[in-house]
Amino acid sequence: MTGRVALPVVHRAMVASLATNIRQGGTSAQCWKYDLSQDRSLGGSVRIGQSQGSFLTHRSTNLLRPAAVEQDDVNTYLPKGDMWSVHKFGGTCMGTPQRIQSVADIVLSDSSERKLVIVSAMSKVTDMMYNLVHKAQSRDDSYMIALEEVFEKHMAAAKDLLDGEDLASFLSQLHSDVSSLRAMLSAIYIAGHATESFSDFVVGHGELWSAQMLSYAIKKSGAPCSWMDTREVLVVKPSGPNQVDPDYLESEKRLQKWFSRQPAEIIVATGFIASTAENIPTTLKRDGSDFSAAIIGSLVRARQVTIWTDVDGVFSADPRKVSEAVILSTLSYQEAWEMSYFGANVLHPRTIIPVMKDNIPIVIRNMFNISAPGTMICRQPANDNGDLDACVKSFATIDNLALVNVEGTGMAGVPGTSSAIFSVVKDVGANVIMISQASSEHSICFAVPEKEVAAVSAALHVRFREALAAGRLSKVEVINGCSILAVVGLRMASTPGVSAMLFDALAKANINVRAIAQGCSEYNITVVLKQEDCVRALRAAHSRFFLSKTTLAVGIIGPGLIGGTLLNQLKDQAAVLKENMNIDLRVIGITGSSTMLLSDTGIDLTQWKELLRKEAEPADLANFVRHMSDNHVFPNKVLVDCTADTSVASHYYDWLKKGIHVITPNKKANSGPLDRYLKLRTLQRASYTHYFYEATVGAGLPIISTLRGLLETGDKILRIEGIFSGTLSYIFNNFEGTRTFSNVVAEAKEAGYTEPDPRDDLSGTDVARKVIILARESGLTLELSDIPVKSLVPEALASCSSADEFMQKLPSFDEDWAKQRSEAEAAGEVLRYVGVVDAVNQKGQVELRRYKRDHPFAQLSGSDNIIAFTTSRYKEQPLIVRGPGAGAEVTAGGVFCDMLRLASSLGAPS
Ligand SMILES: NC(=O)C1=CN([C@@H]2O[C@H](COP(=O)(O)OP(=O)(O)OC[C@H]3O[C@@H](n4cnc5c(N)ncnc54)[C@H](O)[C@@H]3O)[C@@H](O)[C@H]2O)C=CC1
Ligand SMILES: N[C@@H](CC=O)C(=O)O
Ligand code: NA
Repeated sequence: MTGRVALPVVHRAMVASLATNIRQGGTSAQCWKYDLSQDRSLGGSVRIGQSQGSFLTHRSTNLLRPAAVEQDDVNTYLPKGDMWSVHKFGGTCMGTPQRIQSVADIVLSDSSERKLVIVSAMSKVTDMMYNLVHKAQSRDDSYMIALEEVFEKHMAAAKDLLDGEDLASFLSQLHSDVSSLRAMLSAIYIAGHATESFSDFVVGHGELWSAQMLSYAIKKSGAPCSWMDTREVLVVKPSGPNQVDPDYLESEKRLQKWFSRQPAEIIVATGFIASTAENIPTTLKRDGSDFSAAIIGSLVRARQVTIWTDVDGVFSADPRKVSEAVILSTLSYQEAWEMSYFGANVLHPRTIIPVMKDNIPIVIRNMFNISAPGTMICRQPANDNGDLDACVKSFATIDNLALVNVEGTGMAGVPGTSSAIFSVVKDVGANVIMISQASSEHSICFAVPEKEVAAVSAALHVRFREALAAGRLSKVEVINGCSILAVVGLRMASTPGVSAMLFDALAKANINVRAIAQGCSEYNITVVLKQEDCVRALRAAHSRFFLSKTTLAVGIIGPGLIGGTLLNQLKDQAAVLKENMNIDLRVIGITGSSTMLLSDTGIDLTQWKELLRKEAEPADLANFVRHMSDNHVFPNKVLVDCTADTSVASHYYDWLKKGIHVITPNKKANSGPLDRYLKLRTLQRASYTHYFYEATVGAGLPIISTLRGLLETGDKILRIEGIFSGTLSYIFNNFEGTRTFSNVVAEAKEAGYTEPDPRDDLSGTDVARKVIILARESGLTLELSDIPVKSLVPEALASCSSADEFMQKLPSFDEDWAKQRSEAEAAGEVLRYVGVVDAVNQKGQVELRRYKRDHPFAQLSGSDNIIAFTTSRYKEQPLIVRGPGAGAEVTAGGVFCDMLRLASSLGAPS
């Protein structure tokens, strides 16, 4: 005989044994019975039970259900309103005896006249109870050991928390309950099946025990406290799969009656469990304890329901994804509702319904940090200050979605198309997350979970086969790998500019938006984007509205003199930037030519050199760039090329295309082939990705920015002329007859003014590159080869295989140089190496000239550059920029300035 066939017998035996068990220890309070005939899941074939007499203590947790409330007149009085404060403590808060004691202390410290405290089972207990049922119905007899563990856990907790009579009384109840459970589980084991109500009955014991323990703990302090088995009071009816609705009228009646019997000032009630109108034990399903608290709060018209948990309140975004997420002080009911839909760990939307109808605020607080005020969810948040950013409250994301796009001219003006589409979706049981249709009606798109999209697409193709064949529909397209970013805020409805701010932030983070939806209620704007962009989008949008840091992930290529100095400057200035300007610069990668160092969150710059030596991996530029672009934590990324390498510069176009900004002191890209340069600048102008290169001319001096300022304000460049080489400036400023020419070149190299190979300076190529950069910036279309250059490298040394060899051989030409210098001196002149952009005649020039001693170019010192702009506005007197134009600190400073310029373009305060 199978267990299922023997079911009625099993139940009969089981209930009889329980009745005996309960009768033995019972006192009288209330009549309980279990009516199997009413349990529809059992088929209703058996009727067993006690209906006469009162043989149970009301505290008995047992197989039997509370009898229907007697209709006799009870002199009931349940005070309602402001005197009630409702608290709910979840499993984590009830996790240990010490925590239960802290819960008692929190409850006692609330000065409200009356307190109703809803508790969950101790943490993990609900799972343990479900596991008991699961084991028993799977015929796994280890359920007995598992039940013993449940018993031990509660006994140990009680022994820690209670003593004397209270302890004895709790333990006797626990024993009795556990033997009832043993009988119930044994029946389930034999039957190989548990009905939902049997399962709910077993599982609800966790709450019964935690509520009793807490009430004893509160009573210890002398405060009058009763505990309530909410199955006696809360009546619910099923309203869908895994969903119930409260019966407020019946529950209120039962609560009145309960209270008339036990009008204590403090009531500790079980969360999660309830009963049906037929008095069958049930549960409030997922997040049931919060729901219990909200329903009971509504029944007593509480002044506030406080949900105690282990976080400080509701965050503006998932703090695991957005480290600057903040705790919100208030939220409207609707905002909380929207956020919980989008997966924010706030409250289940149904928890809000009971309190919302009576305008009862819910406060979410951290039991482990009671100094935190928490988040209040109420009708109209009080702290709206009219700011744009205050009307956006929070950001949430949903991953693993697919967009379905149904498109075709045959849709416009044809009633019933969307109805046909969505009935197909309904028929395959897919859940539509968002819908968007432009008013042209030529396409409609909607998002569904990715795992459901194949079925949706197949069904749509079948349903619209004819329309597709006839061309009325052009396509049913699926776009996989999507996510939703939702922006939630009640006041978005009445505030212009909110969506502009959102989309501006997304554009600046180079994020492509696939679809958009905003309902008329405007509680949320939903944006569909590529899943890989989602966290970056979240961070970009969050920082835009919460005015938190503009975070910039930085990759440094070439940690040589300039790159290394830049890293040190970043190290010294990072905290100040964070504090004063809300700019968070994180170096997440450093690569030299042989090794590279990568980090997902930021390299410790106090020891970058050491880390690069010890923890680096072999350099690989492609992997380095992948590391940058694969990082989805930071919304904005920049590669800083501090090499002098042409091949590194050849990648800028691709990087910009990937949405990575580029900053560089390397002149190779802008002075390389003209077509490449033009392609780069065109891309830069057409995209939101930035390319800054101030330090390519005059190092940190504001040369490029000055030129841009002139051009963008409509000035016309006639001529740019100057000393553009720090190295050559230094050499001729210091070559005054006291040291040899080669000595002075060595000094310039030592001082860090020269290019990695000083021949680039002496050959005039470096100056020619700068002339080209300024010429192109001014609109001239010149190639490097168009510039006549006077090289200072003796022909015999041009072919030296290395910079070192060149430096070693240079002294043999010192005499020639000494001669040239003396000749100039004799004429009252000095040697100066100058570059010229002749915008009028569209040409450039680089040469060694002699200037009179009183000429401004003769007055320079150190590595000074001097650049004179002759323009339509500055015609008589040129605009002159002068100062050190080479050297580690000033050049790195110029690169750093570009980084801040970038941050400011991305929204950082200026
Ligand atoms: N020194 C100065 O005063 C100024 C320099 N600049 C420019 O700054 C750049 C850097 O100059 P310095 O720091 O003086 O040179 P450097 O020789 O000290 O540093 C260059 C670094 O780049 C590394 N490197 C070379 N090729 C690489 C590659 N393919 N991948 C990764 N790393 C690579 C080298 O190993 C070295 O560490 C140059 O483009 C230079 O024209 C611009 C203005 C002034
Ligand atoms: N080597 C260059 C450095 C700046 O571009 C110079 O000397 O000017
Ligand atoms: Na500059």
